[in-house]
Amino acid sequence: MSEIRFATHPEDFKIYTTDEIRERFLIEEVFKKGEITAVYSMHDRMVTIGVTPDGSALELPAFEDLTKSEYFLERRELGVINVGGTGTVTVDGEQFTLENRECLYIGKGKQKVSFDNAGSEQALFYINSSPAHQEYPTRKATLADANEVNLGTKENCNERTIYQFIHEDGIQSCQLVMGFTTLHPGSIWNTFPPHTHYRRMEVYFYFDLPEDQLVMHFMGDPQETRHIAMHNHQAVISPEWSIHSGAGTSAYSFVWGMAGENKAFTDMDGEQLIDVK
Ligand SMILES: O=C[C@H](O)[C@@H](O)CC(=O)C(=O)O
Ligand SMILES: [Zn+2]
Repeated sequence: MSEIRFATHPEDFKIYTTDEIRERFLIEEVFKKGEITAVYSMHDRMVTIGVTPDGSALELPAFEDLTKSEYFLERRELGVINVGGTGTVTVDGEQFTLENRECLYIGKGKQKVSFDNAGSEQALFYINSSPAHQEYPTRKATLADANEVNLGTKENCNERTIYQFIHEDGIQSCQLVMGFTTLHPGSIWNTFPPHTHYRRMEVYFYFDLPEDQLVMHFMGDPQETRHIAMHNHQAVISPEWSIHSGAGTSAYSFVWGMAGENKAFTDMDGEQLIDVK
């Protein structure tokens, strides 16, 4: 199953209803048992994919109707993070085992990519993919390989650890920057104070959020914010002009993936809380 989402102008966004905001930006069902789902966003042509193998390996299709390519990575690169049980990813015959919260980067030019479970627990492969014009080596990263950044304070309820996998000083890529963030117990605010980065769009994917809890995800121009109520295993597209931030009813984690004209993680326009509307 694949779907296309067109790009949105911030002025148009001002009059969107709750339903319109959800239709344009929310990816409600990333994981479908036995299936591969894909959403192609026209914001920097980022594709968000969920792979949920069930009994047999699933091979990544070209999504020919969207990519007009013979195989998915003909002009693309991807990052995959496993948010489920142990799984395997096979890239042109080479097999990689991904434990929970491990990452694999697969460069442009790899033709056959398949995913499977490797234990009794369901593997859940979350993927972001962006256009690529150069081949970079396929590389795996464990949690120990990630660059750890600790942000926030207990007093502000935003104590969290950022794990950077694919970034300027880590796994090399053309455009893709990817990792995940975990909120510490008792902390619920992510990416607050919020920021925008006109050079890159971003997708957030919430996981390890208890099924009956929710994250109020905030988006929009910093002076024109809206919210989307989000549940576990849902993703949200953040245009370059939008903040991307959330407050949960419990601690949670989220994968962030960015694409655009630079990979400078610190190239952000931060917003003062006093100015947010
Ligand atoms: O541009 C960077 C991204 O929005 C995230 O990496 C920020 C984040 O995970 C956080 O502050 O918790
Ligand atoms: Zn950001």
